Amino acid sequence: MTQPNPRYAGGFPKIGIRPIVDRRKLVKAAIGEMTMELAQAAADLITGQIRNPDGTPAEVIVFDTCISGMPEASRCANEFRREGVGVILTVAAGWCYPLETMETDSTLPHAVWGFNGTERPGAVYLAALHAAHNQKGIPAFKIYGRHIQEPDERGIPGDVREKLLRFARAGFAAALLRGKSYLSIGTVSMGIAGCIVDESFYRRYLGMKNAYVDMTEVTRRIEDGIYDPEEFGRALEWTTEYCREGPDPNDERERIAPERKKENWADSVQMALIARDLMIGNPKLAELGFEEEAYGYNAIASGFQGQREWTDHNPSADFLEAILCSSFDWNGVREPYMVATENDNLNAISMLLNHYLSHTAQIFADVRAFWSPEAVERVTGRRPEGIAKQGFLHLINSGPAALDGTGEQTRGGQPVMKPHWEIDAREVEACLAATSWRPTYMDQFAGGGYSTDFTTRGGMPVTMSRLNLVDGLGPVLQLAEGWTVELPPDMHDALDLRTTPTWPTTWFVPNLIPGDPVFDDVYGVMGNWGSNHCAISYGHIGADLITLASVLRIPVNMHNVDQESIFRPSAWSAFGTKDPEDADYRACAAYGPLYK
Ligand SMILES: C[C@H](O)[C@@H](O)[C@@H](O)C(=O)CO
Ligand SMILES: [Mn+2]
Repeated sequence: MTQPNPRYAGGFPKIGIRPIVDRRKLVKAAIGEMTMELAQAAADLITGQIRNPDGTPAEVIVFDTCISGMPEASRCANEFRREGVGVILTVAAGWCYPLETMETDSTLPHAVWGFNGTERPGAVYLAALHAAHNQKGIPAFKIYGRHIQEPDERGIPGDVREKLLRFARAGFAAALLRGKSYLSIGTVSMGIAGCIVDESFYRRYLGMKNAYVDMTEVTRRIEDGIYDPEEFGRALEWTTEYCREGPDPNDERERIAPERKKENWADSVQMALIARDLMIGNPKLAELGFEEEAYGYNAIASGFQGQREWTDHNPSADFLEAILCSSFDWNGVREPYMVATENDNLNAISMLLNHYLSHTAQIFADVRAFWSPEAVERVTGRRPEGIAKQGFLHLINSGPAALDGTGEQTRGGQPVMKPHWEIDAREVEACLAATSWRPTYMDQFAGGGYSTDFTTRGGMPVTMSRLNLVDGLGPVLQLAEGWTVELPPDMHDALDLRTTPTWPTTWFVPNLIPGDPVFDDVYGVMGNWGSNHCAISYGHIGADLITLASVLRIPVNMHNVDQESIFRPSAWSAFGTKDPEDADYRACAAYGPLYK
């Protein structure tokens, strides 16, 4: 089912592994082979667990010899650079010469695993190497197994495995960002500050570039037929079959005439093709004589302004946003795109960071309301029960809530959102069947178009996140792990119908932490959310997000992840161990952006 996608023309970064051993002849003879075997064991683990965005296994390179000093360290660095290595792991089982063997490219996420076997001073080397990294301002992740292992052991203990994979997922996500673009289609929407593109943030923290296209380019491409007509025909047929038009919420006199609705569907499909082509290019356009338009902008995330200059006159981009953000379309199952409505680029990046860690599609939503139990009782006559008994958040926005967010994919009978390579045709149809495409409200989207109306199934572990820019501080990341909930139908209707019920709703309950300044109360999450938007990923990925944020030198201002799961570079503990949050801020400030 998975279709090859032109968006991967540039290939993917690789993960490089550096075996390190003492060059003294007898020591090298004693543990050189063991070190290579440990490096290979780490490579096998990572290859089996870390995927490229297209679902293929990430490529891991083990340097062909043990690094014992500066010549091999330099040869390894040169080879890894040639191979496009974006993340490195150093493996050692004994002492070596930190200043001679260390990798000094501070832009490469780097972890060091010191085998904990006291026959050789592997842990001593690990500590000395970290001292060198910290003295030189090159933070690295330190992996040291809790329990002593026997020298003939090659298995990777559970605690080492967890840290190796957490580091690999986060480092690889950072590497996937590097050199790619964010594409703004249009400019600021409805006065939302999240639409302002801060190029310095993109270049210095993410290693990304920024591209801009006016929305009139979409009009030009529609009017001049600059899209693949064969694909358009298939897409429109698929859309007609699977995207079921729901009841028009407008008063009779305000409704768009049926023939114009038909045109709106065609426009909506063309907009989706064009937005995708603008993001990643399309070789078919060159075949059709549109060589320049075939290029695209190498964009791994984009935003469409929509409101109001487009939506007051043209069909809204809800279809474009919802279908591209989903893990499937008329071409079958494929990696979801990260497309923000209202051109909120900070939310697009929040979606992207989530996606590169979870590989699932994302739900873009307004953080619309906190419903206290008291308010629910006042409005519906009864209080919420179960995990919603202390209240819940209403997450809802027209547009880029992926249809995966219906929760119609299942694993072991439970609702989930899967990486696209696990989704089957039946699940695609179930997500589509659970979605009603409702004509837009004329008071907000006078140009027409179709919003997705669905309610996320309860019982899914999810993480809501948001990257904010704060003047005087810079980027900060916040997140809340929790669960989707389903409300009794009458309670759902009473609360949903007050809002914009033709939009996709997710009821969310954050995991609470009694006594926590924020997570003691659901209201605290709403009260401390830094923006109108959030990105919701499947899974409790908060610990991975925290590790990724530390790789990018972005402090985390709010989270509900247990302390034991938090994994940051070893240098962070030098900034204080009593208050990890304070240390995080000071370390990020001291090191500054990854790409300076
Ligand atoms: C800006 C939009 O017009 C509003 O409808 C509001 O729902 C938002 O989505 C704001 O983020
Ligand atoms: Mn919004």
